[in-house]
Amino acid sequence: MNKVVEVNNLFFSYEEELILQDIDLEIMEGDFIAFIGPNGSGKSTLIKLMLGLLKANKGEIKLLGRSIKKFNDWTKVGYIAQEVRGFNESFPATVKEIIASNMYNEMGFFKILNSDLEKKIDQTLELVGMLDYKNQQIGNLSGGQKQKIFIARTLVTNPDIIFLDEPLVGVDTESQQEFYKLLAELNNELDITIVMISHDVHVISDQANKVACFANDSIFVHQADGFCCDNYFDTLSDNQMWVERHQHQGGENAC
Ligand SMILES: Nc1ncnc2c1ncn2[C@@H]1O[C@H](COP(=O)(O)OP(=O)(O)OP(=O)(O)O)[C@@H](O)[C@H]1O
Repeated sequence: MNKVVEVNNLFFSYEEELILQDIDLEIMEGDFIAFIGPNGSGKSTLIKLMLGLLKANKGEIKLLGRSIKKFNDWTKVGYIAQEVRGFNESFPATVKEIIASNMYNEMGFFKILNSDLEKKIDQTLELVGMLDYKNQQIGNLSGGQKQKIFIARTLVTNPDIIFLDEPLVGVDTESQQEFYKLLAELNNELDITIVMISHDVHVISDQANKVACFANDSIFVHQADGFCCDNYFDTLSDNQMWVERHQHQGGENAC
């Protein structure tokens, strides 16, 4: 099995504030890894480092076998940032236009969607169950529907890995379940590696095969199978712990 991400001896600070210290992490092809941990523990920062959006103070990151400093095959990498959920409601674009905006490389000199590319958009929308919404304005969709469109936008380039930064904040429970089902299909059937920041303990027990717990500038990687939430709860503040336990109560995989 190939390594999709390799992080070795990584240190990162924002000016004086040390955020990540001596991090080692391997993400293998086909993994579904959940990043969990308290607010401010460095989860988004590590994803941004893995995407080359931030530069490490020390250490090495390889993405798809290539140093992040030289990596350029961005069609193989999807990223759905937290900011997506704050997407401007009045942004004047249809679902089709949003997806096509990730296909410029394939459109050729005149930036025209030929019938093959149209077909690809349709197939991708079909895959996420949103074909009927192709000509709708993106601003008219619900939070969960928008997230599916952004997944589709990522999928048109056939990525090997998708990073998701807390994609479902503010999305209702039913849409969350549908979205997790979709991610599981992408992971199991298309073998897309998934890295997802989540505060939802259900994701960990039901979807992920690995869990990276962030605490005190470090991370601890567990197999999701034998993962005991109590280890995780130890890293949380009292208030957060209550919320997390409350969300988790009654779950089949509760510790
Ligand atoms: N651009 C920045 N400049 C300075 N400090 C930053 C910047 N971005 C984040 N930080 C700080 O770095 C720390 C880690 O932030 P990060 O967003 O990676 O945490 P997180 O674990 O993803 O948190 P959350 O769960 O709240 O999204 C926090 O203390 C945050 O305030």
